[in-house]
Order: sequence, then C-alpha cells, then structure tokens
Amino acid sequence: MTPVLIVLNAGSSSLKFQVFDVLDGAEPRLVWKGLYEGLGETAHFLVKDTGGSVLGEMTWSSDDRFGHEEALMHLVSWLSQFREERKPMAIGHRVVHGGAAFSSPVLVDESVLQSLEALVPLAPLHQPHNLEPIRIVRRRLPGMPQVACFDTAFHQSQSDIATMFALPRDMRERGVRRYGFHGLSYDYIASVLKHYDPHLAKGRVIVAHLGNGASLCALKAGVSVATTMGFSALDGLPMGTRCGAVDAGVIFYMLREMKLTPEEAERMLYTKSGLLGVSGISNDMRVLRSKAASEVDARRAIDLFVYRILREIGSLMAALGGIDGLVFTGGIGENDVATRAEVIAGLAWVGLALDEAANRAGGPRISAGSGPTAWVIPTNEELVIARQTRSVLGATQARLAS
Ligand SMILES: Nc1ncnc2c1ncn2[C@@H]1O[C@H](COP(=O)(O)OP(=O)(O)O)[C@@H](O)[C@H]1O
Ligand SMILES: CC(=O)OP(=O)(O)O
Ligand SMILES: [Mg+2]
Repeated sequence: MTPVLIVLNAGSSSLKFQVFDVLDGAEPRLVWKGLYEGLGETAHFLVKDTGGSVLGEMTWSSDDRFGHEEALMHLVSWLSQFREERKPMAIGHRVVHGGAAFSSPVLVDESVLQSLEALVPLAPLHQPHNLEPIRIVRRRLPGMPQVACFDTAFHQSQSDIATMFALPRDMRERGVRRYGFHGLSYDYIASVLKHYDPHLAKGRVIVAHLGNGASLCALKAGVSVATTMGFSALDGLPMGTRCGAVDAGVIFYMLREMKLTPEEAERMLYTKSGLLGVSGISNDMRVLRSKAASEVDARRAIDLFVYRILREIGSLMAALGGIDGLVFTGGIGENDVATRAEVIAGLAWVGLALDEAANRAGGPRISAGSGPTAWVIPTNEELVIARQTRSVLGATQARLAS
C-alpha cells in the first residue's frame, strides 16, 4: 500500500485538493487533483487523474447545505474506496500568514492553531478559510497529522531593512513589518530555475506571480531579497479586487470624511478595488481583454495594472542591482499573452526584447536577443506543500525515533 499526502488549499467558497504518492526518497508524485466549488451554494465536486480523466463528479443543491466540513468529509469518504492501494498519512495545508513566529512549515497542534488564528486580521481574505479545514480535521480525524505551509516563510531570508516600515520602533516589536506572500509559488519557481537556465538559478531574477492575487519577488541566487506585498496581502500591485499600494492618507479620508466603518473601508480595499474597481466590469483579465477595445474603463484597468508592474519591477531591480531574468507565473502570467507582451515592451530600456512567436506559444523562453531573458513557468504551490509536509513528517518521525 502506498502512503499518500493530501494537500489542501481552501478558499472562501472552494476547496482545492491534490493527492500525492510519497515513495522513499523520490519527489512527491501527483495522482489525483480536484476541487469543490460553490460551497454553501450549489456545490460541485470534480476530481481527475494526471491524464485528465474524470474519476468523480457530483453536484449538490443549495438545500443540501454542503459547505467546507461536508466537502472534507466527502473527500475522506471518496478516498476510502482506494484504501487497499493508498493510505492517507498526513494533510498539508496552504496557510497564507505565518506571522513572525513561523519561518518554516510546522506540524499543527492546538497552540500552533491559536497562534495562526491570531493572524486572521492580517489576512482576512485567506486565513480564516485556510484554518477552517485544519479545525475540522482535528475534530473529525483527531489522529491525522497536519502540516501548515506558509506563504510568508520563503521571504524570511530578506534583510531587516527590506522588511521594515519607517514607523516607530515599538511597532516592529508588535510584528508590524513587511512579511511578503506567494512564497510557496516563489519557492517552486526558485527550485526549478536551474532546469530552464543554470545562469538564472545563480542570478538576479524577478518573478511576477500574477493571478487574482498578484505580487513580484526579487530572487538573488534563488533567495528572496525583496517583494511587493507587505504586512498583509493588500500591498504592492493592483490585483483582481485588491487595491495594492495606496497612500495611507486615503484610509484616514475614508474613515474621517466619508465616515466609513473600518469594516467598510477594509471591504472596499480588499474586494471592490483593483481590476474590478477601476474597470467597474470584472476582476477577471479574460473578461477585461475581451472588452479592452470597446470599453475605455477595461483598457484603463489593464493599463494601470501593467504600469504598476513596470514601476515595481524598477524598484525590485534597484534592490537586486540589475536583472538577469524575468519569470511570469500565476493565472494571468501563465495565460495572458498580451499582459506579458505589454510588460516586456515597457522593459526595452533594460534590454529585454520579446520573441512574439514564443510568447504566443506560451514559452518557456519568450525573449529574444542577448539581454536579460524572460520566461513563462507554470507555478506549483501544491507540490511545494507536499514536499514541505513530507519533510516535516520525516523530521518529526526522526525526533520520535531518537
Ligand atoms: N486564459 C487566461 N487569460 C487571461 N487571464 C487568465 C486566463 N486564465 C486565468 N486568468 C486570470 O487568472 C486569474 C486567476 O489566477 P490564479 O493564479 O488561478 O488565481 P488565485 O489568486 O485565485 O490563485 C483570473 O482571475 C484571471 O484574471
Ligand atoms: C496571498 C494571496 O494573495 O493569495 P492569492 O493570490 O491566492 O489570493
Ligand atoms: Mg493563488
């Protein structure tokens, strides 16, 4: 019987999962990949094998009240049909915020869980949903080892200066500092750079993780030296519905002059801004691209997104002392040919030149000429979670055995 790891990435209305075989010494190997979406409403379950064949599919109506807990229990029961072949040995979770206390993945117990719950205000869009399945599993499958893998941990390599705000010193002692996010994605990209170009793995690389959440990371020899997100996943680039960096004075204006409550202000910045807020149309780049020729506000939202990416790339280049390579990843970075072309066009001054045919074909290398190179590399946060979960379990077992 093969031991398997279950990797969970829980969103507000979805639960994505992947199941990995873990054989001694080898890289975790994906076997099944699926998701529950529309949780709490009309829920839908779909699971496929690595060849893309559908292994299971189901829909529940809103009368069924099928939420996160039901989805997790359904997954456990779905997996049990394979119990002769595969035995779940642990669950690895994406947890967006690890705060100052967690600089590496950790086996979850009650005190870890309480520390992670204290970080909910720093990542209100993500953290509650990341922690909910951990609580459910602790209640329903009490013996199951669970490992929390953090979006923040990869950035712990940054210098003190790179993580500071120019606020009074005691604010830092309270944990008010830049943490950075999308670290599971950057960890994956850093781990595969050598397969694309050994020079890049040792060089100065900017990774653009452009999805519904978006950030950039400056890698020096594969290590994070700076990133655009900060204390929360709100800072830096404009995103699908998040504003990215705004002057803090805007928030005082919202509270004092517009008389918004802190909750209303937070909702505006997290869920009504970014591509959605500027366009008034959609947070989805596919929709904006389809309307960009006819609707001026769709075009403006895209132009602002690209302009802010270019400005932030300039800032990260300063932190790196130059640039050898630029990597696009995430839903927009991997799929949107036009965004990649527009960003590279804005970087002609650093010697980047687009290979149009390669860009249309999706890469991997999409630059021409002898200057810095540009790449499209699909990310794989789940594989990093599987790697980290296995390594935490291995270390725990070794500790218990000694
Ligand atoms: N074919 C595509 N062309 C352009 N943009 C796309 C395409 N597919 C997905 N996207 C964009 O990617 C976003 C989702 O990115 P993803 O990285 O999956 O998001 P999340 O942050 O939820 O993990 C969508 O909102 C959309 O803007
Ligand atoms: C941290 C973050 O923004 O995550 P996502 O892109 O999944 O929303
Ligand atoms: Mg994501």
